[in-house]
Formats: sequence, structure tokens, C-alpha cells
Amino acid sequence: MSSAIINGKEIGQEIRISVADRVASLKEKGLTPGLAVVLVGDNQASATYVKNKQKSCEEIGMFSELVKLPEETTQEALLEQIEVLNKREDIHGILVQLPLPKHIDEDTVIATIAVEKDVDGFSPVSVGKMMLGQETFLPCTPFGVMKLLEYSGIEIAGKHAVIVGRSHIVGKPMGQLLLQKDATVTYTHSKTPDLPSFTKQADILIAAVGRANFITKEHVKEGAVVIDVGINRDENNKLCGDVNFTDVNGIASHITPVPGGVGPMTITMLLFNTVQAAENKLANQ
Ligand SMILES: Nc1nc(=O)c2c([nH]1)NC[C@@H]1CN(c3ccc(C(=O)N[C@@H](CCC(=O)O)C(=O)O)cc3)C=[N+]21
Repeated sequence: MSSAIINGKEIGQEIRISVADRVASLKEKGLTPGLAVVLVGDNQASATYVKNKQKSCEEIGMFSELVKLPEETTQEALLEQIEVLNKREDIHGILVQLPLPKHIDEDTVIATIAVEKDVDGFSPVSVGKMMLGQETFLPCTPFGVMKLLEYSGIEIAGKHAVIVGRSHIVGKPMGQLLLQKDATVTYTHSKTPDLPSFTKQADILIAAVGRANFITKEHVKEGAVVIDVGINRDENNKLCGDVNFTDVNGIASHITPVPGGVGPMTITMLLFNTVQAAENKLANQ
């Protein structure tokens, strides 16, 4: 039997409808939620993502502004731009598209974003609050995965979640959010010996390694929920995830496809966080 497909496009659309409603009621109160996307350099993949983000903003009636800076922009000039956006009344969320050119220190840039506008949830204060279970913007990809699990009726409490990958923006926060929902969490990574012996124990397996088709049926327990966070290109330049879908399909109870799984949820939760930022501003006026 084949696995149930978790449709991120559909679930994302459902959430976007409720976000659009919130945008509409803010507009009635004279406030249009605004997102600034800062793009440095001309990385082709980044340009495509940024276009998608802007289109999604437009679709739900949000304002979005692209701040496009040349590759050779100095760190100082970038920090100045962020300070300007921090002060702007019409901008409620700021996203600095990663990766940044090598001569710029990402940590410094991210730490400069005002925490009330940090809709990516990447700044040290946002991460700290998340760790403490305090109210804050959750990083969009792990937040999107939590919504996928929730909308698919997948129980988390008491389950063993195994995360493959420990990045600051996906793996680490993903484990934390699952832990807060009472999962038992195991982190694995590139230095984990005998990876299948760990992943085979997972009731919920999160693949966030960034290697095309890396997770195969040898890694997956019968009936596991498999979430594929990877966005890679295979040898034919076709978009694919970290999970070998055809191999794992039929073993997992549920599986997310790439494209159409986690990716659309990342953008959905960015919109969600931005409307939240605008609502917070109105409430604090
Ligand atoms: N500050 C920052 N925040 C980010 O959230 C951020 C970033 N930098 N840098 C790059 C990564 C990547 N990322 C994706 C978002 C959506 C899709 C997405 O919608 N994917 C579609 C397919 C898109 C396609 O066809 O190429 C899907 O999976 O169905 C993919 C990747 C956000 N990122």
C-alpha cells in the first residue's frame, strides 16, 4: 500500500485563507501589513525564492518591498539599510535572504533586525525565547512542519522524533518544537555513526540534511511519518528532497513530497508571522 501524501500546497492554502482574512481586517483599521525582503547579490535560486515570497504577499493583500543590493555591498551599508527598515512604520516584517555574500557576517546582520520585525525567527533573542517556550516568531520551516503534522492529525506526544540535520534554521529548532509537544527527540547529523540504527527507531522522521535522495527505505520504520525538508537538485537538475520518495513510499504511513510539501508551508508561515507582527504593532500602539 502506498503512503498517505501530506499536501503542503493544500494545507498552506487553507492557512493562507485565514491569514488573508486577518490582513483584510487590519486594512479596515487602516493598517496594511508590510514585509521587506532584503536580497544581496544575484544568486539565481535566491532571486526565484524572493519572487515567490513577493507574489504570495500580493495574493493575500499584503504589501511587500524588495530591497535589492549589489553583491559588493559592504556589511556596514547592509546594516544601515536594516536600521532604516527597523524604523519604518509601514514595514512590519524584515527578511534578509540567506545565504549572504562571504564578506558579510550573517550573525551580525541577523542580530541587527529588530526582534519585533524578525518574522524569520532567526535572531538570537527570537531563538532564545523559542527555547524558553516564550511567545515569539517561530522559524518558518519548522513552524510549517508543525502545522503539517497538526493538520494531518498526527499525534506527537509520546512519539519518538528523529531529526537528521542540525542547522540553526531547521534541524535545531525543529527538535525543540517537537520536544515542546512532548515528543522524545533524537538529533542525528553527518558525524552520527550507523545512521539507520537511529532513524529506524523514528515514529516521526525529519530529513533536513540537504543531500538529494539521501534517506532510503533502509532508514525508515514501517508506519513512520516522514517529513522531507530538503530542497535539492538531482543529477538531471530536477527539484528533489532529502528522501528517496519512491523508495520510502509504501513503508511510511505518511510522507511529504518535494515540491508541494514543506516548501509552500515555509512561505505560508512567513505570511502568518508578518500579519502577526502587524497585529502586535496595532495592539501596542
Ligand atoms: N532569510 C531566509 N529565510 C528563508 O526562509 C529562506 C532563506 N533565507 N533562504 C533560502 C531558503 C529556502 N526557502 C524556501 C522557501 C520556499 C520554497 C518553496 O516554496 N518550494 C516549492 C518549490 C519551489 C520551486 O519550484 O523551486 C516547493 O517545495 O513546493 C523553497 C525554499 C526559504 N529560505
